Amino acid sequence: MSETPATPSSTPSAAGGPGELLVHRLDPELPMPVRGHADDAGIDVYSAEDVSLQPGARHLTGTGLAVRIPPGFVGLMHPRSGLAHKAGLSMVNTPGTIDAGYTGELKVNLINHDPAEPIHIRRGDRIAQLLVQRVELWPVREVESVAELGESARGAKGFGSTGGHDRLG
Ligand SMILES: O=c1ccn([C@H]2C[C@H](O)[C@@H](COP(=O)(O)OP(=O)(O)OP(=O)(O)O)O2)c(=O)[nH]1
Ligand SMILES: [Mg+2]
Repeated sequence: MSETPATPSSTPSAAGGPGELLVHRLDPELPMPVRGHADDAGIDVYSAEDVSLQPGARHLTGTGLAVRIPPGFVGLMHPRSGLAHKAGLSMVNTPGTIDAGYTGELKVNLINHDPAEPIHIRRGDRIAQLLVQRVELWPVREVESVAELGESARGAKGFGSTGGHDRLG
């Protein structure tokens, strides 16, 4: 693995492009992923495996999908709110970052946040949703002092500086 910092570049032999998501089913017995409604942000993806998650357990789950995110875009794998609400299912790293050019299998690191009940996922269940968004690939430039970052109304204040949660400690 190279430790050289990456700089944005056009990807050699880039396939697809803005306006079209190329999808390959590594597991052709699963359906093509689709949006629940035409205007939905996320494309629902299926589990390629049966998975049982005990409370607190996690599992890197295959989707049987490979995609081509074009340069200047990112795939973001989000949990589904219905499963989160009903069962406590989420993802360890949410949203998962799918880099432009990553053509391996999309995986979802599922976690059971329910404190008591196991969750049983079946192959073919829709477990997460993939969004595609534009990203800025700005070069990174170091400055020598915080002052060079410029003034702002917030400045260094954070972590609850605007209040609203005193009752919670
Ligand atoms: O939920 C996820 C997150 C990532 N990936 C794949 C696509 C992504 O492009 C690659 C690397 O992800 P990330 O950059 O988040 O992980 P890393 O730990 O930094 O790995 P790397 O050193 O390969 O960048 O793993 C998934 O399939 N699902
Ligand atoms: Mg990475």
